[in-house]
Amino acid sequence: MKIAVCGAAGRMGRRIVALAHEHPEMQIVGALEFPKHPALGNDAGEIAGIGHIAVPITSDLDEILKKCDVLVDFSSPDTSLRNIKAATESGKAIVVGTTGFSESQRKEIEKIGPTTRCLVAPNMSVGVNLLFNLTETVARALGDAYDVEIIEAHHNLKKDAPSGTAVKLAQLAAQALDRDLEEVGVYGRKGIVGERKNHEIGVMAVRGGDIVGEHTVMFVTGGERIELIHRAHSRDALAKGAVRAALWIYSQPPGLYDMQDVLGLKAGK
Ligand SMILES: NC(=O)C1=CN([C@@H]2O[C@H](COP(=O)(O)OP(=O)(O)OC[C@H]3O[C@@H](n4cnc5c(N)ncnc54)[C@H](O)[C@@H]3O)[C@@H](O)[C@H]2O)C=CC1
Ligand SMILES: O=C(O)C1=N[C@H](C(=O)O)C[C@H](O)C1
Repeated sequence: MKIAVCGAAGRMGRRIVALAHEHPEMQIVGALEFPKHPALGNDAGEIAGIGHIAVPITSDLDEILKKCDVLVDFSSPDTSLRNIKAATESGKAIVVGTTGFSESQRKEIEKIGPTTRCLVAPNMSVGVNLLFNLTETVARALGDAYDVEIIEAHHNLKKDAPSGTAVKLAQLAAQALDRDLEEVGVYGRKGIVGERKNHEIGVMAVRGGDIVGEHTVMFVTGGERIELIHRAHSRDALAKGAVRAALWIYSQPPGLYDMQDVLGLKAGK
């Protein structure tokens, strides 16, 4: 299977290049960066720290799409949306890990995504995808008697907040509790905010140093609390998921998928 990586010089892109290169069923045929990126023209393997692989980094999306079976994209929301449109037009499959989409971008993805083989997931790790299910289950079991608070922590170079994973955790808790996240979501607190309202779902973002990615879902009541915690020890937990998703989506019919489909974790499956 021939893959290309968009954001190839980025933190995730470099690990995906390295893991895909090792994979016996994969061949890297393209590496994309934005025009004027300092790594343009350099070898993607050299940039990933795995030595020369004869794949120069380019900004020519059309050329890349001609060569690859699946485009794996960890870049920025605008770029990923553009790439989903281009993959659709060229009939290629696409795996998107980018987070931070606006509501209107998300709606556009929901419209265009199903017309090609498109997988979009805010977190590609097995552990977090299980955490998604656990959060739904625990929220449903505990109901309104427990306050739900979500805390995420990431490195100081992350651009979006809260993390895509935290947003999804909050959506799943809200759904399980029959609440509208638009109404009950509270993102950080400051000043005289008053007592916590019963139905609030709090989402807090911590940024610092080189934290790869940590998510805690707290269910708190008088006298006790449950905490569901996931900590990514390295980006490879996430990059491995992206490589797995690329292999999986190649043989699927057109549709908009997420990582739960790949892992067989969708409810009822
Ligand atoms: N779904 C998941 O499991 C994960 C998702 N992410 C998300 O993936 C995205 C990237 O994360 P990182 O790799 O940490 O960021 P990064 O900033 O290290 O890498 C992004 C790369 O995309 C490149 N890029 C930006 N615009 C581009 C364009 N028009 N064409 C080609 N390349 C372009 C940048 O130059 C950069 O090299 C973020 O949205 C992050 O939240 C990060 C880790 C895991
Ligand atoms: O930017 C990151 O690094 C990460 N982003 C994802 C998110 O926003 O949920 C996933 C992971 O936690 C790392």
